[in-house]
Amino acid sequence: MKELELESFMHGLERRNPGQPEFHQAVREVADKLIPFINKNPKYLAASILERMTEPDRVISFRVTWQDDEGNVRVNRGFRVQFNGAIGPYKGGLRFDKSVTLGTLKFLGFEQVFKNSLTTLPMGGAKGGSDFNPKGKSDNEVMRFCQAFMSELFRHIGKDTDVPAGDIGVGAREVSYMFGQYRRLENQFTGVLTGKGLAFGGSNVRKEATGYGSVYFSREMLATRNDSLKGKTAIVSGSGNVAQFTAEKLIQLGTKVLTMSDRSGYIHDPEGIDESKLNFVIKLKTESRGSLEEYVKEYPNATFHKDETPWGVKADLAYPSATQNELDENDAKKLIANGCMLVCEGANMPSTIGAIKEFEKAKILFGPGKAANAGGVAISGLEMTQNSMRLQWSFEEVDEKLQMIMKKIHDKCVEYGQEEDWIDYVKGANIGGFVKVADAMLAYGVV
Ligand SMILES: NC(=O)C1=CN([C@@H]2O[C@H](COP(=O)(O)OP(=O)(O)OC[C@H]3O[C@@H](n4cnc5c(N)ncnc54)[C@H](O)[C@@H]3O)[C@@H](O)[C@H]2O)C=CC1
Ligand SMILES: O=C(O)CCC(=O)C(=O)O
Repeated sequence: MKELELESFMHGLERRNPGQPEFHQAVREVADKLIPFINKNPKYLAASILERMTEPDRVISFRVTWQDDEGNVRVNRGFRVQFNGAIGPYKGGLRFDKSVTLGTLKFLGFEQVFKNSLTTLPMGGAKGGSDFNPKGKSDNEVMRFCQAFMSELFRHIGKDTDVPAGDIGVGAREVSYMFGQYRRLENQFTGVLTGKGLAFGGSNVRKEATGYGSVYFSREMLATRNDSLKGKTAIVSGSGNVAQFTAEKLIQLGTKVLTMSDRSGYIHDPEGIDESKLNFVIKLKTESRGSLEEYVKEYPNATFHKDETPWGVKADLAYPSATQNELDENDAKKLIANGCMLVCEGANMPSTIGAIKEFEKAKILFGPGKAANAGGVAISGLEMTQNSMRLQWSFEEVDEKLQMIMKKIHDKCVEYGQEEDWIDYVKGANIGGFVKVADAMLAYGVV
């Protein structure tokens, strides 16, 4: 049987998916670690599992027509990429951002398949969204867009088929508008979206889960070197949902958070962002939706660095939690030169392949997003469970389950990623996520 070879596999994938560089990057990162494993396990090779897993089950593309406050008719493009449903209903967020293309959502859907498998819960992988830009839109415009988006999406989703949630540009407000529209169209109150409000089927801890989970994962990584979070300094990027609750948990566990960022630049607060300063950021981002520059007007000992990223700040730990490819090879070199011992990805694919190679060379602790940020979708899975049972667990109960799940994900990464003198978490997460999905596909035969 002919073995797989990375470059020729990638050549075929790039030829079949032109103009989708983020998708190529996500597949390359996985294939690099998986191909040697597949070549040693001919059952996967013979069934062309990697070729099948890199082709989405289904891609849905649709027009979204809505009216702005001036009465102009506006048109956006909506997508849902149902990537792989072998181990459960499709599950994954929706992104509303002007940068969204089919290639972005294919990279995110592909990552989601491995991530959801790692959670140990029965969820397939999907992602969706639109090139709609929520920036500067009124509440009413966002509502009309969400209703128009759901007016097509509703026919492709369902509690046992596909369960979307939030991502960049889609938070509690947008999920609520979409859930309201789904309920109106289908006349059904079911767990068809997660991240819902607590009053209408949401789960405790879903809002916090990605950020908290990322910190819990980093705690497990540090424990492998008999170390802990207490007394450390940290760089956090982003100031949205994931960054906010990464910072909150770090503060609670005794880490000094030095930075946060947004598209306009980053803030550096050498005294540390404490709970009350963080509450200022949360209000700024979720209510007035303003720029982080406002922070330095309120706290003048901090500095604002326009159009810059925070990776040059000296710190023990780094939590990239904004967006893909926000941390490149040069940034990685700066972090390492400054003595950074751990990088934990709250965002999806925030580190370029060049940056990951630097982390691997330096053998620092590096937690890839598909493992480290899986806490969000894990609690979404538990929201689905609670919806099916028609009950709601307490904050403490869900938080305890989240900690357990993050520990299990860490264990899985160690199982497949343990090398002689370090843990290759990228390899561990890729193989650990792959095996369950691949075995299910083998069991189904040729489908
Ligand atoms: N919300 C969730 O539960 C999960 C989110 N993620 C990932 O975490 C990351 C952040 O997502 P959320 O916090 O949910 O979104 P959000 O919309 O709440 O926040 C996004 C943050 O990233 C910043 N940002 C976005 N694009 C940027 C760019 N091009 N350059 C610089 N900064 C940029 C924004 O200013 C904002 O601070 C994304 O990569 C997302 O895919 C991963 C797992 C779950
Ligand atoms: O909660 C979910 O279903 C999706 C979370 C998500 O989009 C992600 O893990 O990237």
